[in-house]
Amino acid sequence: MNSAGDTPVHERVALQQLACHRLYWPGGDAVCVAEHGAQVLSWMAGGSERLYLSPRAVLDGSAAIRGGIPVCWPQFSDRGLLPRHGWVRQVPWRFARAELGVAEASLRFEIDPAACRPAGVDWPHRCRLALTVTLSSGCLTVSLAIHNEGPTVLPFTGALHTYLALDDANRASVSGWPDGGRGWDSVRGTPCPVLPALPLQGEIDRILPAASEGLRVDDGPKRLGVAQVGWSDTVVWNPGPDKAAAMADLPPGGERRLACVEAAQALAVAEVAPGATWVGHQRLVLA
Ligand SMILES: O=P(O)(O)OC[C@H]1O[C@@H](O)[C@H](O)[C@@H](O)[C@@H]1O
Repeated sequence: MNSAGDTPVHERVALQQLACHRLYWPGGDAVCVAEHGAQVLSWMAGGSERLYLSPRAVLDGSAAIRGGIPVCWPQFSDRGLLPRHGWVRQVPWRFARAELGVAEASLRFEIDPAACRPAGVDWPHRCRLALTVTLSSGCLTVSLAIHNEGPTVLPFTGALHTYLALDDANRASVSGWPDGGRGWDSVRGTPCPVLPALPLQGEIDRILPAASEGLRVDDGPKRLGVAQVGWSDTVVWNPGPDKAAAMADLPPGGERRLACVEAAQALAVAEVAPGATWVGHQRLVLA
């Protein structure tokens, strides 16, 4: 917890070859965000790290970073013709500003996705993205704003692809969905029932409806609340042991230390009208 009276600090730091921004209360909560992908890499709250960052993550700016909170946009996964999970997670964003309040502090990053799209990608849209990362005692909020500056409707899917750090995925679960409803099981490629609680053991890849009352992740005695606004879906992903073993940027057993609980726009394409701004956020709270 942050001591009353202390003011938050913003500093620029380097993590290997990545330019990063650290926001912290002396002796209290802290967040670290890379300019590459505007990706949150670390969130320290209540004395421990709450996000998983793979010890084998590529941290030289040449690839997507395995861990933290990648911003996947303008396409979720392989659900379209654009590069997998879009491209804004693979490029540097512009640091815009830090705001340091007494109880809350934030970092804002911006990008023009058309200007940094990969060669050969046909994407005829003009827009601005802003990612705001807000830290307060025991709480991290990541908010994506998409402003359509073009003359036509801007369609997108995407996700805040949050990697939560777990002590043991085999004993962890995520719960909070109302009973009933249908989701999509991407491992089997079939619809699946939405259960109130989902064990995080083994391979999981599900697109589930956003839970209006929020979700709770239980990891032994550790608990985290996960809420989202704006995004229509929640994706729960863990590669499981076989797929994890084939991933060069995960260490052996890494899949037991993580679970992705993503605020996503996956099944339905969202549309931003010309001149309009879409905003969606995910909030993580110590519970
Ligand atoms: O390896 P990537 O591109 O970061 O994707 C990781 C995973 O991201 C999840 O969001 C998808 O549901 C999975 O299907 C995918 O495997």
